Order: sequence, then structure tokens, then C-alpha cells
Amino acid sequence: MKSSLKEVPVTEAVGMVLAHDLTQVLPGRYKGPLFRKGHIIQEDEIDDFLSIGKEHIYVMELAPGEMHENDAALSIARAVSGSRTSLTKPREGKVTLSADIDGLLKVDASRVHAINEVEQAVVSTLPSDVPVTEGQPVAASRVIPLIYPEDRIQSVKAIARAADRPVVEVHPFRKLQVGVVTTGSEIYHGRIRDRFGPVIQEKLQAYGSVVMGQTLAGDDKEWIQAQIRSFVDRGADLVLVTGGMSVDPDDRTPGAIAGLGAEVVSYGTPMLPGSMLMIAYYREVPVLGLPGCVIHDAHTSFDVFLPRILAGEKVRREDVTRLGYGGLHSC
Ligand SMILES: Nc1nc2c(c(=O)[nH]1)N[C@H]1C(S)=C(S)[C@@H](COP(=O)(O)OP(=O)(O)OC[C@H]3O[C@@H](n4cnc5c(N)ncnc54)[C@H](O)[C@@H]3O)O[C@H]1N2
Ligand code: MOO
Repeated sequence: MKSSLKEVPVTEAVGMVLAHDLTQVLPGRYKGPLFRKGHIIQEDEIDDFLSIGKEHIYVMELAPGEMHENDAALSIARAVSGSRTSLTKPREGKVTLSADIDGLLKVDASRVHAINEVEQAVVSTLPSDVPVTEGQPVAASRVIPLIYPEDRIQSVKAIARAADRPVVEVHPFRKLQVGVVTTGSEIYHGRIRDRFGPVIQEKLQAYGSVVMGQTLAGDDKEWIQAQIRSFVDRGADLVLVTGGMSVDPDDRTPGAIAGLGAEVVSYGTPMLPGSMLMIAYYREVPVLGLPGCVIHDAHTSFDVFLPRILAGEKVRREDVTRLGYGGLHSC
């Protein structure tokens, strides 16, 4: 059976689905839709219908197994939404998921793709692993036709349930104590003013983390190592070593970090800017070597990994190697 049209007095149409657009004409002032096809008629709208001369309207009767677009969109949104997300009310067949907190957005791309393979079902998201703020829209669901077959919604639900994690969720940021070791003889000897400290301070503050201290290490490998060790001994959750990441003889940072016996996940990333970034773990504490570009580029590979580390993730080598695709920002 298929949905059908029925004529009803407008006073009896509350809760029913309008089967066609209704145009309002205010001579010389306005001509446009008052209500659109698919609108669900509300009690307080009866006078509006009557004021444009509509005592009777056509409504749509859904057949068994059919859903209105709003209900379909809501079902999809509920199926994909996970912790720390909220849904808007459906409107014109669309539901928006927004973040309840500042945090890291996690989206399972493969299940989003699979849901979008279901005929005329739509899930649209921000990319996974980006930082989001409280109230920010992170995903939306809709269906294309006004009337949607319920069995397709069952397919969407089955896909959404196919893993033990939600399709879309937000992970909170932890508040880390961060040690900063600044390399460079020009900084140590006061030949130029340090610009890394304020940049790092601002980036961390935005996520609620704290710089527990910043030390200067010149270009001396042993000093760099001693200062990293000292921060870890004093309970740092993350150590950032600035500068000295390139190939000049005075660039000691990668050798210093590796020489500590740290587990080096990667020296070098396929994202520009930030290709000279190093990611390592020393006694389980993430230690990052930050290249000079972090000072002046707002979005480097460091800015990609910082929110993930703050959300408690351990960076793996494949997280680094995947950055190249779509990773050319500037250089
Ligand atoms: N031959 C090559 N040269 C460079 C390469 C390369 O692959 N081969 N990579 C380039 C890229 S990409 C980057 S990024 C930078 C990496 O720079 P470093 O991390 O080695 O940075 P430094 O050499 O230490 O400094 C660069 C520049 O920034 C100034 N600086 C450093 N620290 C501070 C600070 N705390 N405050 C203010 N200014 C700072 C420093 O004085 C230099 O002028 O290498 C490229 N080169
Ligand atoms: O490591 Mo450089 O980072 O690409 O500008």
C-alpha cells in the first residue's frame, strides 16, 4: 500500500501532513510559501490557514511501513549519535547533532559511508578527530523523499549497531600538565626573544591544559635530555621540545629525544606545514619535537595531534602516515 491524499477540514487537520505547498499572497508586500509540503500541521496554525481562505486542505495518509521525513531523520540521528552529543528537533526533514562539550569529535567514517549507501538516507558529518566546541553542529541526518520506507531505516540502524562504539561521539579533553623545553642558542643567549612559549601557552590554554614550566636548553643534546627527564620526573603529562628539528648541525632535538631511549612513533609527517614534527613516548609520556613553523602557522601537524593527545589517544604510526592525503595546507 502507498500513501494517499485525503481532503480534510483544516480544523481537523492538526498533526496531519500537508500534501502540497501553500502560498501566502499579501498584495504588494509578500508572495511566498506559508507552509511547505510535508509540514505537520500545528494547533496554533489553524488561523493562518483560515486567513488565506483555506478551510479544507489535502493531507497525506501514510501507509503501513512508511515514515514521514522528520521521523525518518530522527531515527537516523538517534541511531548514529553517541556520548556527549545532542539532537535538535527535526525540521524540514533534517536533524542536527551538536557537541555537548568542548572535545574531540570521533566519527566512524566507514559506517557513515555504509549508511549513505542506503538509498536516499543521508548522514553528513565533520571529519573525525577535529576539535569541536560546546554547541557546535557536528553532524546532520536527513532523508531525501518526503515519505520514506521504514525498512531502510532498519538497515541504517543495523549498520549503526555493527560496532561497539557509536558512529558519532565527542571525547572530552583531559587537563594536562605540559613541560616546554626550548632549544636554540639564539634564545638561550637572548639574541632573539622566545616566540614559541606564548604560542604554545595560547594553544594549550584553549583546551584547558597548563604549561607547568618552560626551560631553555641551547643546542646541547645532554641539556635537552636532562630537561625532558626533569619534566617527566616532576609529573609532566606531555613534554614539548621546540626548534632544532631540521637538518642543520645545531639541530639536536630529534637525536636528543631518540637518545633518551624513547619509543619514536615518527620523525617526520607527510603534512605541510609540520613535516619536521617528531612524536615519541618516553616512560609512557608523549614527547613532541616541534619544528619552527609551529610559531607562525596556525594549522600544522602539531595542531592535528595535540587535540588527540589531550583526548587521551596514543598516536600510532598509521595516524601519521595517513596525514599526507589532504595534508597539503601550505609550505
Ligand atoms: N635543509 C633543510 N632546511 C630546512 C628543512 C629541511 O628539510 N631541510 N625543513 C624546513 C622546515 S619544513 C622547517 S619547519 C624548519 C624546521 O625548523 P627547526 O625546527 O629546525 O627550527 P630552527 O632551525 O630551530 O628555527 C627556525 C627559525 O625559527 C627561529 N626560532 C626557533 N625557535 C624559536 C623561538 N623559540 N623563538 C623565536 N624564534 C625561534 C630560529 O631562530 C630560526 O630563525 O626548517 C626548515 N629548513
Ligand atoms: O616541518 Mo616544516 O614544518 O613543514 O614548515
